Amino acid sequence: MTYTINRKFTSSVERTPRVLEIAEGFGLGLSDKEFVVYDNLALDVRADDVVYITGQSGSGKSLLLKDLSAQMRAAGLKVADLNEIELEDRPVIELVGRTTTEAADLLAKAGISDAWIYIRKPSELSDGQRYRLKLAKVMESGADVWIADEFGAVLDRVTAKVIAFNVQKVARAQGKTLMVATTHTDLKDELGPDLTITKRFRERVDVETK
Ligand SMILES: Nc1ncnc2c1ncn2[C@@H]1O[C@H](COP(=O)(O)OP(=O)(O)OP(=O)(O)O)[C@@H](O)[C@H]1O
Repeated sequence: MTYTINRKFTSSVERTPRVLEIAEGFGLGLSDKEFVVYDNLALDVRADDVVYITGQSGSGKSLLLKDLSAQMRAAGLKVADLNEIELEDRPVIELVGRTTTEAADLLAKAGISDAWIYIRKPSELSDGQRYRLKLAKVMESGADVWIADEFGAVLDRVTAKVIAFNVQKVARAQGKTLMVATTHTDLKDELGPDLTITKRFRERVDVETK
């Protein structure tokens, strides 16, 4: 399916005394300016694609992910957003899968294979451990599309790579669309993306297909 992304903002500045001082000092005009982030970007995303969105902070990765997921939801697809997963405060092993074995299998795919973590509750875990638990929940969500903004941001890079490799494998095996956004550009080998979107400044964007 082809999605078309358009996004621009009109920035109007609140003219406080300090703002006026800065504007005068640096010679900035204060008339309303249009700021284009996406100008008719057409993206073809298929059901089992892995989409890797990178770019510097503020370049527009989150906006792209948001617009894509909104359009996908509007098209009737079920979207699971890792950052929206809420965790019940019960032992980790109770939170995924229908059986203990299934739970351990899902957790292992998400990078948790420590029995000590299985018996703890989310409130007792580190951010990185909670992140991996949320990933396990996404993988069992049954959603058509899995999205993760700031993918792996709370993980060390070695773990982020292992997780990236595992999640793309599960997504592809299940025929799901996986879309991740991050400033890190080191996950290409692990994700093997069908679509790599590198957002640059203004409306500039590079799209590379496999
Ligand atoms: N509501 C808004 N009004 C005006 N500008 C906005 C608004 N939302 C986002 N922007 C601008 O759009 C640009 C892209 O924002 P976005 O959150 O997509 O960046 P990002 O690439 O995800 O950054 P980061 O890696 O820091 O999360 C930014 O420069 C931001 O200032």
